[in-house]
Amino acid sequence: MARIDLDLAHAYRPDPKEDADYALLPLQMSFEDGGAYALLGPSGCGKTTMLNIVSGLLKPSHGTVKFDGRDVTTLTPQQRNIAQVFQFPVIYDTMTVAENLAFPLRNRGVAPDRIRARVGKIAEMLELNGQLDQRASGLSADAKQKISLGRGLVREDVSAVLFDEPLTVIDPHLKWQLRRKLKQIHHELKLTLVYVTHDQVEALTFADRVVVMTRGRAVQVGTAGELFECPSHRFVGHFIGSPGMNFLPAMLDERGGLRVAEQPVATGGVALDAALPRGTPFSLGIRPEYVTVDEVGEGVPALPGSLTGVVAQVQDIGTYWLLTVRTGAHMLKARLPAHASPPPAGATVALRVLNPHTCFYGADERLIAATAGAATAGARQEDLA
Ligand SMILES: Nc1ncnc2c1ncn2[C@@H]1O[C@H](COP(=O)(O)OP(=O)(O)OP(=O)(O)O)[C@@H](O)[C@H]1O
Repeated sequence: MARIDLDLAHAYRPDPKEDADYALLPLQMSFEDGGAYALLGPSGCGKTTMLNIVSGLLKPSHGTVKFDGRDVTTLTPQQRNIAQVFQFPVIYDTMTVAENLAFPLRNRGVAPDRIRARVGKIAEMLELNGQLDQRASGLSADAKQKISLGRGLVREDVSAVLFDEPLTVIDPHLKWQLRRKLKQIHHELKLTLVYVTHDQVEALTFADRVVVMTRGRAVQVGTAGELFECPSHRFVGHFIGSPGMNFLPAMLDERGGLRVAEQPVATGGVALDAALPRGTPFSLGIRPEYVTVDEVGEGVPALPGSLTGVVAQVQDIGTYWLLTVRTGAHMLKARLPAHASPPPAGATVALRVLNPHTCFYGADERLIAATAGAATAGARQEDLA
């Protein structure tokens, strides 16, 4: 297994001049030895480009790729010792399942008893052991893709195993099982894994760390918890979560008075973080899970840390209620637990948007370091309680 360091950019067109000319904007990133990573982002953000640069299928137009400190930029996938699993099964139909799994090992002259043991182990992990002697040609698309996964995982000496949307052809129920299986396999085999997907659930269940990408940029690398709690870029807040983070325009006046969504918001006398600009607009970000909704009567003064809004829609999603609340020209989503009694459409509500989970953003980037933000917000919460 290898640690992989990228210090590069890539443009498919010669002589790139502006950001839009790059499939990957300049980035420095490392995949730790034995880590499980997902590259997550919408179509066209550069995931496959990054994966192909790691594998050696594509040479970056600028910069270097290093495996364990060694420059491998010009080496082929074989020379880099990479295993790859693609969207669609790549197997030999005329061979049995066991022969297919053994193929990468036989190719490298591994001893027969070692091959038997390893094939047995991988087949067991992927629950293919009942089918080892069957010909691959008669199997379902799901089973064939499991064989492809097994072939990617069967060698112990690879630098990394790369997966490009490997569960696309898999039945949705089995998909869920296989994601969990891959995670277990990673814990057991300690391989360096890089997994491309546009599905956040897939990325967050499989990977220890997720690289969130948008428009050729890796905007945050983090655990599921970090991406949820402290999105360092607005895109991460928007892309991760269901629904994504709410963003509202905010501003602090010279005397520290806060306005959010064009309404004054009482901060309960607690100073907001010094990193917030005065007199310049910024955004307040709050996840629907962390908005507290209290029904209020006409003329009741606003609670500290809260905005006033009117419920526009109440949806029963089954495991939670989703409220859409209009506050001035803005819409805000709030998730309430299934056992809550949500206010009806048309009710006037106070929306608490200042709490330990509140984040603040400049144009796109988060304005407060995660720890500083949490500490400040923590103090604020006590004061507001
Ligand atoms: N061979 C190529 N020649 C020119 N442009 C390309 C080529 N391959 C990809 N691109 C462009 O580079 C950008 C990134 O593409 P890439 O395939 O890496 O994105 P992706 O995130 O993997 O998307 P998808 O999920 O649709 O596969 C896109 O704008 C795409 O059109």
